[in-house]
Amino acid sequence: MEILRCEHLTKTYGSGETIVTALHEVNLSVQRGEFVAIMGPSGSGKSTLLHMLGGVDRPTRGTISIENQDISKLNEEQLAIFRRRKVGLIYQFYNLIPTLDVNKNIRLPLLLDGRDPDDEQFKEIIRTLGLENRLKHLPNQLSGGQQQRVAIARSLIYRPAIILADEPTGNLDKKNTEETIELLKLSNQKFNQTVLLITHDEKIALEADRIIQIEDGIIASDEAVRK
Ligand SMILES: Nc1ncnc2c1ncn2[C@@H]1O[C@H](COP(=O)(O)OP(=O)(O)OP(=O)(O)O)[C@@H](O)[C@H]1O
Repeated sequence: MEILRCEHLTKTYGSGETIVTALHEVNLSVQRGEFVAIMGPSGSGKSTLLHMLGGVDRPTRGTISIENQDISKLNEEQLAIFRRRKVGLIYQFYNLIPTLDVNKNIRLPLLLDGRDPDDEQFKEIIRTLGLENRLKHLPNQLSGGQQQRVAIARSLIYRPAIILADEPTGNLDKKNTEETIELLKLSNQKFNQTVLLITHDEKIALEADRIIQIEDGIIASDEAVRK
């Protein structure tokens, strides 16, 4: 089942002589449960693509549908709700709230929505991510790898349609990098979670089902990974 489709997706920044075309007429379709790696040189448009798909920024032209909802037509308020419910954004820096403990950080997206997490689901995610003994800790009492696991848990808790991860291991050592990628793979396999992951690391990209290469704002190649 198709979970994401974008057509003629174009993003320009600036105007006149300083105009930059970050994405040019990108067409893309992703099926539910796919794990897609996005690679490409610095400045090729990878983060711009993720920001458009996550409703963080708006395209200049083109359409984006997530679960058959055309997000280019949403107003600001609808877009904020879309971001909160449908996408899980994971960045290199974990963006946790420093004054809230792990438990509250993970529950925050649901609390903002006036919802409570399903107890069983919460426990399963905490167990899977190995955070049982860290729930009362503040983010600054955790290692980088643990903080990234909290950020992943915070995304998984509301079962987003898509996890969008922008170099989530860029700030981690080898061991924590491997663990974080394993956890994203596990959430992909265990919860059929669709994941789009930007990485510069070919070894990480080869863990995905499919690798998309972006160059100069276009999709230069899009290939399945042979396992
Ligand atoms: N807010 C902005 N204003 C103007 N230009 C921008 C803005 N954001 C990105 N760009 C430009 O758009 C192009 C694509 O940037 P983008 O951040 O998407 O690249 P990237 O592939 O993610 O790069 P990196 O691997 O270095 O993170 C670049 O030329 C960049 O300078």
